[in-house]
Amino acid sequence: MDIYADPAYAMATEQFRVIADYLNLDANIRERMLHPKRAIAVTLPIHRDDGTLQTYQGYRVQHHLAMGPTKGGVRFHPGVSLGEVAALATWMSWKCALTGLPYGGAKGGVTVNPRELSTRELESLSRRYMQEMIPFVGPHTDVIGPDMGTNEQVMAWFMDTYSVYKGYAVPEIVTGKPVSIGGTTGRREATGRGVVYLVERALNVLKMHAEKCTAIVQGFGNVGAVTALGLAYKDGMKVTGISDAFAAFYRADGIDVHAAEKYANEHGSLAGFTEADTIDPDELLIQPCDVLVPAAVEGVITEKNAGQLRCRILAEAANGPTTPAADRILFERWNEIFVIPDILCNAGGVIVSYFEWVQGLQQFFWNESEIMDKLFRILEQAFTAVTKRSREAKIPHRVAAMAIGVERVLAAKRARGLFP
Ligand SMILES: NC(=O)C1=CN([C@@H]2O[C@H](COP(=O)(O)OP(=O)(O)OC[C@H]3O[C@@H](n4cnc5c(N)ncnc54)[C@H](O)[C@@H]3O)[C@@H](O)[C@H]2O)C=CC1
Ligand SMILES: O=C(O)CCC(=O)C(=O)O
Repeated sequence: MDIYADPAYAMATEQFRVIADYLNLDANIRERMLHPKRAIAVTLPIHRDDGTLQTYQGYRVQHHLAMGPTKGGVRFHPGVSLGEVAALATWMSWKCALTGLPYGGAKGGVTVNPRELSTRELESLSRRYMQEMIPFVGPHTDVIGPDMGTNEQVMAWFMDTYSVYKGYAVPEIVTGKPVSIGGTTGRREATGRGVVYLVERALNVLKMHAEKCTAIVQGFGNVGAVTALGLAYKDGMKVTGISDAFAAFYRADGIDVHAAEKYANEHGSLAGFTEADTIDPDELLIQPCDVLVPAAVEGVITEKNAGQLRCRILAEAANGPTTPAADRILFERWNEIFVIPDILCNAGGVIVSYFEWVQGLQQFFWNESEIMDKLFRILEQAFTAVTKRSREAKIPHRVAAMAIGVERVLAAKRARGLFP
């Protein structure tokens, strides 16, 4: 489908083809399962601080509506395109189904570098995005959440804009919002904590000990920083590499991750951090380590570097970090590299978003230990299901994870009479 032409959508399509072949799906079913139900493209005009009018392009893609509302984050990034958003929405569908959440996948995005906007401009853009989406979203149709480049403040502006339109507070329209307006404890940290939990499970399977391990984390935002902190201070791992969009660092005897976090918070990025050596970002990914965590953008593990990775565990915290060509190389290296596929690895975020939505709908809130307990229970079930299927069917973890997700969506569509 040309409207989605984009490298990320090509990845989502190829990954689905592999699963559809494995599940022996009929050609008509393949078409209907893969292509998104709905795609919304909007133009977002805002007044810049200098008085000029600037327009941005915004998107929301709702992948399928068979199991309940759609769910997924909104990304603010200069690389956002309709095709990328469609790929991210598709991955959300398999992720929600794998973890048993009653959602189809969705994703939104605005093609913008949020760092180039003042706070007032960012607020105008966020509010305008939500205004344009009002006819298409709702607590029972499509529930918005955070993704790269958006945060609790943006979610609060979304919630306020929707609520002002309705005439009453509607916290359950978005997740990842501040606790003061109906957000849940633990959502900000949920994705990273989930990654740490799953790395611990993989170490356990491999009979490795965290305190003897090293880790490299690409991306130092919400997901990357929380993951690096957890691996270092909860598990006692030596974090030897970190990076963001501006700089990459390596230090064989371990980086002080707290100092890096403090530096990034004060300076807006890791650029200029002096407590480790700078390294070429591409080189960072192929340094020896026990755990490699891509936690930034799509397509960073490629045909070029997949054969050179020197990690024992690849924990895909980002969405779509591994291209299908790289996947084929990793399949051959399956006994060298334990892959925790993205739809499992980063599912902690949407799981706690689901808890936030449920709490909002019932106006009854849980404490942090209840949230974390429930989160780890769901992750445990998903991890066990994926590794069991992989072991029994002798298929890679990604194929097992996606197959479980695709089968559940298919079963829902069949039960509703959408397929023979
Ligand atoms: N925020 C969430 O709850 C969830 C996020 N994810 C995924 O995790 C990834 C990261 O998202 P967040 O941490 O929320 O975003 P964020 O906006 O908080 O941080 C992104 C980080 O990645 C860095 N980055 C961007 N391009 C990079 C590059 N080419 N090389 C190295 N670093 C780069 C940025 O400088 C920043 O440090 C994305 O793939 C996102 O879709 C997945 C599930 C949930
Ligand atoms: O919490 C949410 O709804 C967003 C999660 C998300 O965008 C993701 O898992 O990629």
